[in-house]
Amino acid sequence: MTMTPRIPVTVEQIDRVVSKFYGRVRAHPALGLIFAAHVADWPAHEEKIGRFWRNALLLHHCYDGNPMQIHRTAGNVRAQHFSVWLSLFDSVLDEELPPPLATAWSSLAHRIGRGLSYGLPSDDGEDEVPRLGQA
Ligand code: HEM
Repeated sequence: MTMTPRIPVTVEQIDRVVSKFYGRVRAHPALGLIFAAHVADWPAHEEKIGRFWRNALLLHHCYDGNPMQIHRTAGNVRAQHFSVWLSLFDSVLDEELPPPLATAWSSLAHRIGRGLSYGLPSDDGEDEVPRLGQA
């Protein structure tokens, strides 16, 4: 049974966005270093992220990882990295896709990013989760 896509991009468009985006990530002074500490096999990483987005956008059941857990245990992923990540991602979407698709995919990415960044540590040493009961 073929599911109606959530956002009607093609698999080729997803692959192009993923490949261009991680090219920018590798070249970025801050994000590049963070990823370099974890990712040695970039084709394998991009293949996995391609499946993550096919799952999210086209509802293909081809990814069952746990990005929340992966980011938490990475040790160097912080809440404030998400705005940088998302602005790089938005520029690639704008370059690669017609505006309605870029806008729709961008808002989904921002929604997912809000969820994933919640509870990650930030550079001031505080967790995003408020510590109740402390002065
Ligand atoms: C909306 C934003 C983001 C999405 C959708 C996303 C998604 C993902 C996914 C699906 C994975 C693969 C998890 C797995 O192995 O199954 C991953 C891995 C990773 N992400 Fe993100 N991510 C986002 C933001 C970020 C940010 C802001 C950083 C830090 C700069 C980051 C750093 C990493 C790293 C280093 C890995 C590789 C971990 C490893 O393989 O050991 N991600 N991400």
